[in-house]
Amino acid sequence: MSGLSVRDLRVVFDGFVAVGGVDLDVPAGDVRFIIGPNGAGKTTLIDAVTGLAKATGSVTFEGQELLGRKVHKIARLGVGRTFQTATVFEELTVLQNLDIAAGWARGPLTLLRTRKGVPPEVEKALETVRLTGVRDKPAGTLAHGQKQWLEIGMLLVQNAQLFLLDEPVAGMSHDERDATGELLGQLSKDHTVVVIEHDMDFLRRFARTVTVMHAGKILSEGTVAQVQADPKVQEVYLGHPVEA
Ligand SMILES: Nc1ncnc2c1ncn2[C@@H]1O[C@H](COP(=O)(O)OP(=O)(O)OP(=O)(O)O)[C@@H](O)[C@H]1O
Repeated sequence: MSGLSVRDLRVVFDGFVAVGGVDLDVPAGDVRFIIGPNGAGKTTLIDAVTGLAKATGSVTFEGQELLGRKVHKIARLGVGRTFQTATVFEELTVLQNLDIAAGWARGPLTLLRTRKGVPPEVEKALETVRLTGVRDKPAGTLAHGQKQWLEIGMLLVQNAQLFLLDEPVAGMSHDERDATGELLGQLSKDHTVVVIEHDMDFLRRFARTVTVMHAGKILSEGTVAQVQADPKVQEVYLGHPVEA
């Protein structure tokens, strides 16, 4: 497994450079946090990787070029993504949401039929995202954190290998954050995880490596301790380097 590799990535909106020549390597099994002030280009970077924003340069995952491919083709190559607001079918149960993601439900009638058992991969995803106990509840009745986990479960049954998570813990309770952090660690055993986050406490506890973006470029990269000690990062966040 070779992970995610981005070379000279550029995204320009009507002359405005949102991502201005980014090189990024996320090795397989990493839990990489991408941070940076508002407007730094973090979401646009992920949009480019997933085919939602037109970009130039190169993005490969497991050696396959992603740029220029359609969104669904990129998803089929194992790239999964969540958004700041969970996109689950609220009226359908947790299990039905997973069925749809896995491609088993071919239409409304399939969903109404009595189930003859749960496929092992769905069972495993339910366990991983801690939703086994609520599998027959409508997704709309889930707690905020559980909806985010259901989205992650949907990516798991789609066989995503790379998880790109956009602010997964925004609005979560303390306990939900802890559970999500543990989930990221568990996912990284056999997946690559990239998280966009503003929550510094969550980052300090669960990031393995950090990339800091600013004004469409990479400002700093390393462990949490390394980027925190970088005067360039302190300048952007505090307006001045931290006194020794
Ligand atoms: N579709 C678009 N058209 C024009 N400009 C855009 C578009 N999408 C993003 N931008 C601009 O590109 C820049 C980067 O936006 P982006 O959302 O990637 O930043 P971000 O780092 O994710 O910020 P935040 O932390 O606030 O989510 C911003 O100045 C934004 O206004």
